[in-house]
Amino acid sequence: MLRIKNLNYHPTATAAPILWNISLELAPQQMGLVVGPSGSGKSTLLEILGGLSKPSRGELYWDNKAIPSDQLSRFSGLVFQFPERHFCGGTLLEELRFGHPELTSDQVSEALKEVGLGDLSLKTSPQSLSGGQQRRLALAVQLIRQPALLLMDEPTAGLDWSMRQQLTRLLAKIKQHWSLLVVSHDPVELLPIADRCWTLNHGQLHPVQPQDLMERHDALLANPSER
Ligand SMILES: Nc1ncnc2c1ncn2[C@@H]1O[C@H](COP(=O)(O)OP(=O)(O)OP(=O)(O)O)[C@@H](O)[C@H]1O
Repeated sequence: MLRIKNLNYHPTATAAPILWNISLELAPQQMGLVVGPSGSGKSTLLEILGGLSKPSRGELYWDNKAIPSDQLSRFSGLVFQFPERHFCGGTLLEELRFGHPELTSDQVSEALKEVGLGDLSLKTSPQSLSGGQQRRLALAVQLIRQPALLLMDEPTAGLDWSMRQQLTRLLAKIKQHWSLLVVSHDPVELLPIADRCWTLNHGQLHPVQPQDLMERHDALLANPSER
């Protein structure tokens, strides 16, 4: 169980905090979905949980044990928005072993199988994959490190409809084994598989029922001028 208590982020360069007293709980094998407009603080929240930024204040617990912020990068795996832009291996094997030369080919093959890329040769270039396959690879890169918490920033951004559906099905499968926290400004495909939902506006997090967000989305589609 992940528990975040009163997390604040207020860099010295800004007049007001970017994140205000964020508190949430997420059980194992659940997917939490944070929905908010551009600039609301979604990526900042994930960067803190991924150990890339230090919160100004607040506590994080996993199974009631406090996790110091300098240990977060080992505890959680962060899949960035447009992760394919960060690939640096010439082959799938290199990409998955990057920073972890101890991983065996069998472990790499297993990770690829878990994300539905088990049929590909380990010599395949990541750049030659389709957009949906590249997202799967980015997921495998994190899963192979066995993080307790998987963080995903706009996982379906830039994908076509069919790839968005495929990725959503994959996330539904992945959450059977992991705790998953996803942020998105356009969550329509993700809402049906979310167990917990929150809105984030100007750095303030509020719980909301996935069904309510779905209805709001339908209303916006019907009347885009309200957006
Ligand atoms: N270290 C920092 N110093 C100053 N401002 C920051 C810092 N980190 C984040 N911000 C600001 O905080 C706000 C929230 O940024 P963030 O990238 O988290 O939003 P977001 O919801 O992920 O937006 P998008 O969906 O467009 O990526 C932005 O206005 C950003 O410029």
